[in-house]
Amino acid sequence: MTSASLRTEDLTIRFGGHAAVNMVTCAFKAGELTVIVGPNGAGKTTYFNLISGQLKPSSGRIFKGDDDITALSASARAKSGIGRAFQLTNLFPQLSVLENVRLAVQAQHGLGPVIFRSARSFANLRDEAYAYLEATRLQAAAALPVTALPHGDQRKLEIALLLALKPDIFMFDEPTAGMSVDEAPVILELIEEIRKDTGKTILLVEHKMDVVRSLADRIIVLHNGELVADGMPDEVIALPLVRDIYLGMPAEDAA
Ligand SMILES: Nc1ncnc2c1ncn2[C@@H]1O[C@H](COP(=O)(O)OP(=O)(O)OP(=O)(O)O)[C@@H](O)[C@H]1O
Repeated sequence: MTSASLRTEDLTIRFGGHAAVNMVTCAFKAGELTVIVGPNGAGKTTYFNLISGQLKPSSGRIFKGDDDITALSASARAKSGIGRAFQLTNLFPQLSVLENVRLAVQAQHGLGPVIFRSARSFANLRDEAYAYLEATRLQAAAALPVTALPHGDQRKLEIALLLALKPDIFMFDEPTAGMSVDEAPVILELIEEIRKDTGKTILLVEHKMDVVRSLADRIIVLHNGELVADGMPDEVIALPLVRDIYLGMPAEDAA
């Protein structure tokens, strides 16, 4: 069997008596973009929190490649290459957008916040950081303090910081939520770019069916914490169960 880049085995978490994620066994391959869908409260975000290490499972295991990472902290998982959009609470609010990304690049290169650093290496770090701002179309905001960013730009910054981590597994939780119709395509194109790299694995939680259709190589469906469908987009979208689940969605999103 080819080794999956990420795998969960009987993954379960209970809050009180309620299993928010229930015995989810699923493997994700490099080069594949999997969209995770399901109605509100299905367990999608909780599944992400278990994979990225924000939550510890009640039972079950998580593997990255052949390594059991179930016991690793969230930061150890990030270092191992599991990248989830940074929480903006980790930022330095008084510093500019560019400086924040530069610090993330510096950390990724294994350089601490050292005061004395050659001008040349500093310029290299800044250039790399600026490239991530270009990729997310945030150049115009480079000099602004992060606290001054409107919501859409904050979401882009989360993704610029994720790029700085250079993960091999990318996790996006509704990356275009709250973005304007002008802003969302930039992020979707960027995800397309990442997907072209066959070494990368992408997991995407998404509600918008047009986005799901255009990006997914594969769709998995969570419902009441359980994995209820897994397959090619057309097959999964056609399943009566999935149509039932999505009946409550806005008309333009329904399959
Ligand atoms: N920390 C927690 N304590 C108690 N219950 C929780 C906790 N986190 C999640 N839950 C519950 O677990 C279930 C799954 O929630 P989750 O947020 O993962 O769903 P979701 O599929 O991401 O939904 P949405 O699409 O609305 O974001 C819900 O019933 C939720 O109330």
